[in-house]
Amino acid sequence: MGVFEVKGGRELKGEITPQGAKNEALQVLNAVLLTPEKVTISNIPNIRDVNKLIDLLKSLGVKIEQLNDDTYTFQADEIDIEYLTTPEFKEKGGGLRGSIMIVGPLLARFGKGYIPKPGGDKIGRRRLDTHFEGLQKLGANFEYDSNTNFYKTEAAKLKGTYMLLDEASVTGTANIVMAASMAKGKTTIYNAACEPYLQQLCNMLVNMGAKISGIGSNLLTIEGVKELHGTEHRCLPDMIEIGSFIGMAAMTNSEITIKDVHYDQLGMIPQVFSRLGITIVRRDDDLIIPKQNHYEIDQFIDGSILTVSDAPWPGFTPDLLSIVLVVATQAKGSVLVHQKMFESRLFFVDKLIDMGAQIILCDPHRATVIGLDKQVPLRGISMTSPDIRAGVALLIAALSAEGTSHIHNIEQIDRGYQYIDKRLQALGARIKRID
Ligand SMILES: CC(=O)N[C@H]1[C@@H](OP(=O)(O)OP(=O)(O)OC[C@H]2O[C@@H](n3ccc(=O)[nH]c3=O)[C@H](O)[C@@H]2O)O[C@H](CO)[C@@H](O)[C@@H]1O
Ligand SMILES: C=C(OP(=O)(O)O)C(=O)O
Repeated sequence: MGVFEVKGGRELKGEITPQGAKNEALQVLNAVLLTPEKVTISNIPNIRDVNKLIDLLKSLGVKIEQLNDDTYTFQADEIDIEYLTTPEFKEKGGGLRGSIMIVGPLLARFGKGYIPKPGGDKIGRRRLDTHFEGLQKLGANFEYDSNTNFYKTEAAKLKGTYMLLDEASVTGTANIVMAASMAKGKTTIYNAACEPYLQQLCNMLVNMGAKISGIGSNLLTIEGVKELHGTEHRCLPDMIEIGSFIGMAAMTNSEITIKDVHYDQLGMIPQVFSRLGITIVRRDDDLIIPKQNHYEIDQFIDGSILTVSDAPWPGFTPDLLSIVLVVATQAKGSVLVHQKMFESRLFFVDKLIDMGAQIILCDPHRATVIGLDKQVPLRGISMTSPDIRAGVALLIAALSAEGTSHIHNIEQIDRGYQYIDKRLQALGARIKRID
């Protein structure tokens, strides 16, 4: 397990460009399975989860060429569908969350889609019912082997239908949309997730010849087509990285410019950080976070304590709540962080409490933070990163803290943040990777 050594309390300065979006990349990489023609994707982040998926696609027979640092071509014209029955697939297929989205495209194009229980963050229950209920509505047979945790769907031909999803699942919607694009007839998906990741996937599918309307809403209509074609696609900047950098600038008293953010796709992210009292200046498509010695958490109109909670898009993404929480520890005022979706994502507050933060974990879903208003700095400690976003929240805490911190299990951070140590060093951070 790798470790970051962080010497905190240092002001950062400079510009940082966000990587391509992890969760979008995972969707659009799976979409290359829908066509035998060449697909070029750029702004692919160089991170563990994405690289694992690229490796899995290669094992399935996809021909892959890397054109430069972040751009690849993919051609799925000789897929080895029998790979799905191999022991190697049972091991590799479960190595990340994003691999669940091979199921829809493979089912639509080759009549079967299998997957072992996918990995990803251990942040509470992560059920897959929405995925398989949707695929069954399209006419697929479904089998689950609870001894081996192996999921199987098969169908000679998928048929479009109406469905109301039991929840607006991000990867579930992606799986169903990809399958429905090549089903016979019309599919209507109500209560669809509509994060920018999905909007981007749908736009890419339309460029490949799919007929999708309602993109960006929770009601998608898909007219199935017989075949899809090659295309070129560019991933958006990672909005979770952008939010993380806003929080990092505020916590470390630093002026940081975040370049080329695609502001219009950030939804309420800037608004939520502004409510924590952080000044965010928009210049063209860059965000400037000026140095701030204080930031004060807003209250509701009636004077009651602010609550920040997650919700499906256009609500606030659950993936930034850990960052909101850590940033609030040095604000003036109090906030209730309510993580509604996942039940094990807030336990990392123990480490922040050990660092000197004032937090009450009310229950697994809710934590109240009483900000220290930068009167008392956090203290550097040794800690372990439990999941990707808590890992970065702890890293931000360590950068702001007095003294040295060691963050263990940084593989979690590497799942989603490319060259994070080098990029932070370029801003002046004292961070060292110890393998
Ligand atoms: C690879 C990938 O893209 N991962 C993201 C994706 O995971 P993923 O697609 O796995 O997450 P889902 O959208 O399926 O659901 C996440 C959790 O939220 C719950 N839930 C979901 C929808 C809802 O309306 N109400 C509700 O409570 C689910 O029961 C589940 O526990 O979306 C999550 C929710 O934005 C993000 O945290 C993950 O980073
Ligand atoms: C929870 C996350 O990722 P995954 O779904 O890949 O575990 C995340 O990106 O915050």
